[in-house]
Amino acid sequence: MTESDRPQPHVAVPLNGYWTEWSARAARNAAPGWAALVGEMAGLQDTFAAAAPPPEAVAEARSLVEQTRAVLARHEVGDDDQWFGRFLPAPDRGQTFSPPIRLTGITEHALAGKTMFGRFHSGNNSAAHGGGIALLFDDLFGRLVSVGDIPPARTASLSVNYRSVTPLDEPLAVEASVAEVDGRKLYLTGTLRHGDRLCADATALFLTLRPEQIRPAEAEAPPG
Ligand SMILES: CCCCCCCCCCCC(=O)SCCNC(=O)CCNC(=O)[C@H](O)C(C)(C)COP(=O)(O)OP(=O)(O)OC[C@H]1O[C@@H](n2cnc3c(N)ncnc32)[C@H](O)[C@@H]1OP(=O)(O)O
Repeated sequence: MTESDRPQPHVAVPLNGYWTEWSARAARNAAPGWAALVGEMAGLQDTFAAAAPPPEAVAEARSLVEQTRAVLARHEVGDDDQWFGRFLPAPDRGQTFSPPIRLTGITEHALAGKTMFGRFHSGNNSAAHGGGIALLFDDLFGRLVSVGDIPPARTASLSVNYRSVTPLDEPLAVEASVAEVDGRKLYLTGTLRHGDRLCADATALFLTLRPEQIRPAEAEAPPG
C-alpha cells in the first residue's frame, strides 16, 4: 500500500442550500439502520456477481431475496419520499448504483477522493465496465457541482476516454475540477487513476437549471 492509498477520513461536501434540504429531509425520516441496509445491499450485489452456486443454494438465495422484496414492497413510496440516494454527505450517498466515493479533498472548484469497483461493476477480464466508469464520473461531477452556492445542475454531455484497464478491488484515486464557467455552463474535467497509472479521464458539460426547471426541495410533500 502506498502512502496515497492509506485510508483518509471522508470529507462531506459542503452542499448548496437546495441539496442540503433535499438530503436533510431523507436523514430526518429514514429509519435507524437504513445506512447499514444500503451497505448490505451493495455487498449483496458484489457477492451475487461473484457467486456460481449449486441449485439448492440458488433456490435458497432466491427465496430469501423474494422475501426481502416483499418486506420492502409493503413500504413503497414515491420518489419524492425515497431515502435511497439522498444521504448526500455519505461516501455511498445511501445508494448502491455507483461505487462509494470517499472524498478526501474539497474546494469550491475541485474534488479529490478514493473509490473502488467490486465484482458488481465487472466488465470482463477483471476490469471495470466502461459504463460503470462513466457512471462514476457522472456521480463525481454531480458532487462537484453541488459544492457551495452553485444552483442545481444537470449533465448535458459526458465524454470518457478509457486510457488503460481499471482494475477491480483495488483502491483508485479520482479527481474532478471546474475548468470553466460560462453563464449556466459548467465545463468539468476529471481523472481516474490506479496508483500512478491513468485509467480514464473525462470531460463534461453541466448546465445549471433555470428557476422554472427546479422543483423546490421544501415544496415536496411530507411523508405519511
Ligand atoms: C453530495 C452529492 C450531491 C448530489 C450528487 C448527485 C450525483 C448524481 C449526479 C447525476 C447528474 C445527472 O446525471 S443529471 C441526469 C442526466 N441528465 C439529464 O437528464 C439532462 C437532460 N437534459 C436536460 O434536462 C436539458 O437538456 C438541460 C437542462 C441539460 C438543458 O436544457 P435547457 O436548460 O433548456 O438549455 P438549452 O437552452 O437547451 O441550452 C443552454 C445552452 O447549453 C447548450 N447545450 C445544451 N445541451 C448541450 C450539449 N449536450 N452539448 C453542448 N451544449 C449544450 C445550448 O446550446 C445552449 O447554449 P447557448 O445557446 O446558450 O450558447
